[in-house]
Order: sequence, then C-alpha cells, then structure tokens
Amino acid sequence: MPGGIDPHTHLEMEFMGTVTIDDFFSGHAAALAGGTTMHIDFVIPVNGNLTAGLESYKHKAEKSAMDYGFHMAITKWNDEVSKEMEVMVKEHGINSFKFFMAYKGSLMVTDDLLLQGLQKCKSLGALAMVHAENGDAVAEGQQRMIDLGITGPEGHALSRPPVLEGEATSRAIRLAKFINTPLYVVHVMSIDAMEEIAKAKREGQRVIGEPVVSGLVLDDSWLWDPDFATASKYVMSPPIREAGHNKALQAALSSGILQLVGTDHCTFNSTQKAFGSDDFRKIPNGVNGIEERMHIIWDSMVETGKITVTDYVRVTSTECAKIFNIYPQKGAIMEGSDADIIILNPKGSFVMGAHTHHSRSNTNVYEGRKGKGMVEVTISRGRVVWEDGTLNVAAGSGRYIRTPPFGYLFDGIEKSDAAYRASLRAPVQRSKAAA
Ligand SMILES: NC(=O)NCCC(=O)O
Ligand SMILES: [Zn+2]
Repeated sequence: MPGGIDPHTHLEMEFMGTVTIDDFFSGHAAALAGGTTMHIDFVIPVNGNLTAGLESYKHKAEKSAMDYGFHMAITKWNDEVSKEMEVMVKEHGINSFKFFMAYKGSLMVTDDLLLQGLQKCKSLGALAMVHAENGDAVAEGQQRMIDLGITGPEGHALSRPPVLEGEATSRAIRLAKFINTPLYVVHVMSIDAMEEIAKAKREGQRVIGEPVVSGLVLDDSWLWDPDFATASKYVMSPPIREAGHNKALQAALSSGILQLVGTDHCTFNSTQKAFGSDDFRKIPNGVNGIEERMHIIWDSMVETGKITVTDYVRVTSTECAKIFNIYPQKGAIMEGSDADIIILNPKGSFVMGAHTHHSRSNTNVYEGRKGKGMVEVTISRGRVVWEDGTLNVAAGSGRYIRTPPFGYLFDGIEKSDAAYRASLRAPVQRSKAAA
C-alpha cells in the first residue's frame, strides 16, 4: 500500500533534548520505522519573519532522512506578513498556514487576525488550519485551577474543557464560512469540536477535521496518575479527553465526518516535562505518535472492523496527499508516482515503548501497548529504508516536497462567491427623493 503521510507533526522538537540515539534524525527514523514516508511539519516564524523561519527550518531539514513539507504558523499580522505569505506560496511551495486560537500571550491570534489570515489564504489558494481552543477562556480556566490549589497535570485538562474546543471550532468554521474559504481543523480531540465539523459538513461547508492518534485511542485518566513523570507525558493541547470522546472520534472517522489521521507528534523528554512539576502551565505540551500511527490505526480501526483496508489507505495517506495537493506524486502507487510504499503484515504484532522506539525522546504515551499489524518494509522513492527491524537511511536523503496552491478544496469557490454576490439583491437603486 502507499506509504503513510503524517499531515501534522512538530518533528523539530526531536532536535531538542537529550540525545538517546542517532542524534539528528531520530524523528525521521521513527517515522520510517513506522511506515510513514513523508511528513508535513510546521514552522513558527522567527520574530514573525516567515522567510527567516523557513530558512532556519530548511537548514535543519537538510539532514532529513525522509521527504517532508511545511505548514507555516501565522502569529501576528501586518503588511509584511501578508506579503511574505504570498512569497511563501508563490516561491517556496507552502500551501497551508496554521493559526493558533489558543496560547494567549504567545501564539494566539485574535478574530481580527484570523479574518485577515483567512482572506489572505483564500486569495492565495492556501489552506487555513486552526488550533481551535478559546485561548482567553483557557487562561481563565488555568487561573481557576491554580486558585483551587490544583497545580498538577490534571489541572491541564480541567482548565481547558471540551466546551472551549467546541466554541473555537464553531467560531473558526463560521468565520471561514463568512470568508468562503476551506478550513482544516487540526487535532480534533472532543465530541464538541467533532459535532461542529459534522454540522458544517452537513450544510455543505468545506471543513476538514483531523483527529490524531492520541485522541482516538487514549483517555485522560493518565493525567490523574499519582506519578508526575507518568501523568505529565500525556499533557498536550487540546487535552486528551475523558473516555467516550475517543470512541466517538473513531466513529466519526469511520463515517467520514473526520477525514484523515495526524499525530501532532511533538515530543518532550522527561526532563523537559519536569519543567512543570509544580505548575501544570509550565509542562511543555505534546505527545509522540509518528512511529505508532500506522500500527495503532490498523489495530484499532481495521482489526476491529471499523474501517476497511481501503479506508485505511485513504485516512493515513491518500487523503492527505489530495488535501495538500501532492497527489498522485504522493499517496498513490501509480506509474509516475514516487514509489513510497509500505508492506504491512496484518498478522504481525507490536509492543510499543520508549526502550524500543526510534525517537530521541525517553517518553512514550503508548508504553506497553500491544496490538496487531506490523509495518515490515518501508520504501521511500523506491529505496528500501526500513526492513525487518533495520533502518537503512542516510541523513539528507529526504527531499523537500513543494505543495502547490489551489488544491481540490478550492474548486468552484469563485462560483459560490458569484452566487453569493448575485443573492444580495443590492445595492438597491433608489431614486433621489425630490427636494
Ligand atoms: N498539541 C500540542 O500539545 N503541542 C504541539 C503544539 C500544538 O499544536 O498545539
Ligand atoms: Zn496545535
């Protein structure tokens, strides 16, 4: 089947922290071992300057062992950012921009900025992505927990409940509808957010919902673990929710309400997680998943009969390639495609954990998890890069994949704009009242 494509990772985090294995491409090695042949990362602009941000990440990525592309994050707004977005799309092959509605005081965007960004994305044929949580309310929730004396990892989940994810998802969807541009909601973690997406899709709006592996199979009980090192591993945003949300997200993936599976892979080691040992607000947010994604989705969705093998290929690979407009170069096994292929043995079994994974991090939220479905061979652009437990990759063998604008989600947008204008019945021609 076609190699996996992870639509949403933060592999740059693998460059930080304690080195436990080969020091520069641990995340890439992890991905290839897990049957993912390409990943799409995101870049936080350095001081708001996208060009500098891209250069610094491209420099790091020169050592990449796998093919990769970039989303970029827009965290402030002015004429320069607007012009740079254009340069990114037209000259650098970036076709998606991520907006954080959370992380007040650092990455969070206001509605005003989001509207400007949506409008700009639409004009460029670039996909707007949102991290949907109400950042102002999260800040209130955090203070509420601190005032109650709740400082441990459970305070993280309690301070940013599903209602805040539902609210921001609904707001982003409505603003995208107002602008009439497609929207991609990253890491959908709750029923509340998923239902907003379902409603918008029913009404014909072009909204993509991306669940991540952690949200599909874990629950928040770990955050109440008395051991801080264990509990803090599970801190990510939006939080992993209480049991029930995961199964509902699985059902939404089966029925097509949610369309493709990402990881939001963003690992921090135990020393980094311990920065927040006396205040959950200081625990770095993020969990692993890039090495586990293909296995866990096979085990939890295909082995249980919730999706077909064809659906599996779609949600782990093809859909991503189509959305980011690189199909059929990626996401397909066809003449002329890149020959990114995996061989997954459905009878093979796995046991996951920090001692055996290929990531640099010493934590793994799937520690001890067992299941069926094992990637035995990963082929990237025709080269066997992983076979029977052995990696065969050279640093720098990965290629930057340009993602062209105006993917299929933009088809016909100009027609619906024209229909909108025609529906206005305005301006009404009025004769000047006689003096
Ligand atoms: N999700 C998370 O907790 N960390 C990565 C940054 C983000 O996407 O919010
Ligand atoms: Zn996010």
